[in-house]
Amino acid sequence: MITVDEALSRCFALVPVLPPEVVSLRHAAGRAMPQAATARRDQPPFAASAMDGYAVQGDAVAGDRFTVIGEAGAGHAFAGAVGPRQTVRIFTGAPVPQGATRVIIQEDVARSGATITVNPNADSGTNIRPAGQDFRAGDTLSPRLLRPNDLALLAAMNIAAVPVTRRPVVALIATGDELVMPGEEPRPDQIIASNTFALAAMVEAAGGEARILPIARDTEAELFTVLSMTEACDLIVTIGGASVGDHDLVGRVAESMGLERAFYKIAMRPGKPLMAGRLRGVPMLGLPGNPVSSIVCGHLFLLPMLRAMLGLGQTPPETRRAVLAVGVPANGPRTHYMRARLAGDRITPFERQDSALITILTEADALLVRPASDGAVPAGSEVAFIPL
Ligand SMILES: Nc1nc2c(c(=O)[nH]1)N[C@H]1C(S)=C(S)[C@@H](COP(=O)(O)OP(=O)(O)OC[C@H]3O[C@@H](n4cnc5c(N)ncnc54)[C@H](O)[C@@H]3O)O[C@H]1N2
Ligand code: MOO
Repeated sequence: MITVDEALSRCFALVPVLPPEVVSLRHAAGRAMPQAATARRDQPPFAASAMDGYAVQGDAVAGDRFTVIGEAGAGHAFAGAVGPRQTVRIFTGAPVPQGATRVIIQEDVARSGATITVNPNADSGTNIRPAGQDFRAGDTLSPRLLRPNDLALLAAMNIAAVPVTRRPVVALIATGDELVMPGEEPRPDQIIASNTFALAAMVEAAGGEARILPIARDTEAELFTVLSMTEACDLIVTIGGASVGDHDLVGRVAESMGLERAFYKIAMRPGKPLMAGRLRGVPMLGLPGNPVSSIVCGHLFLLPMLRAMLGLGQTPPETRRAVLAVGVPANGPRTHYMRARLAGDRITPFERQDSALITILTEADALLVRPASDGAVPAGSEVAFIPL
């Protein structure tokens, strides 16, 4: 059995970076931007008033009087300059007129005709946002999966269309005679296909397009048929049928179709029977069937492979550090990804770690990483975890 790191690097070797396409900002949410974007202007492009009030030059103390010589609004700059004892009525977002060094908020003055008088206890802030205080022309937004806030920044940078990576199309194939889709009437010896829905949602949240193919029954002919429906996909993901049982046919059928296997079985728990390779030119990941195993492998392998295909780099899942709230016993020869709960900086693994327990997985917000063959670790020790 190979290690998780070795398996991940073989997975990366299977996947190409997909080509870019340009989309309008309106359609860029959730898409992967593989190159940095460069601001085309400063923001704000001028020193701007942060408040509604009066723009003046120099210090102003209680009782000082200024003559109003004009007005500046957002989108309507005042053309002249402000001199000593002069002021311009100004509104939030307006360019600060030349000569002005401060905006006194309107609550801090008394106005009578064209004259304002500064009130006692007036606030002394400048209330001016310097030009470029947010970003400068030439500043960059680093490559990323674009989230709503990123779109606001790209828009402010005056970028109307963004090169993004084409969405990887991921075929998801559940296998097994025992499976029916949610809403169907299962026989007493059947269960509902569940993993598929978590994996499809993970793919889509990561910027891919998931295609749930028909469930493949446990016959070579049916697996062959469903696996043949994946030619236009960028990644084939099978679920189940990966282990050593008589009905675990995925490897056998894929091999008969020409699978070039990159590995089978890794030293991890859950997820030992994971398989990867290339089938008729398409990268393939064969996930174990147990719900928790498949979803944990989704976090550890499928999502990093998708990020790599999206041009966001070949990086393992992010790990963080927390303090063990309870001691854990020595680990076996496989890296164990224990479902765990975080509270502040403390982490507690669940007592029940059976890889069939979806209820525990929904309660978990972290995978506590127990290195292979690690000794017992007492409460209070610092440990690594992967956020879920
Ligand atoms: N003799 C051995 N038996 C098993 C071994 C082993 O090394 N020797 N490994 C065990 C481990 S670890 C795992 S994990 C499972 C993985 O087996 P498969 O990938 O072949 O998965 P299946 O047998 O098809 O299913 C396992 C389990 O999960 C349920 N399942 C399958 N697909 C779905 C789905 N889409 N949604 C919900 N549940 C699903 C299935 O009904 C089974 O209960 O093998 C162990 N056995
Ligand atoms: O490794 Mo299996 O994936 O434990 O349940």
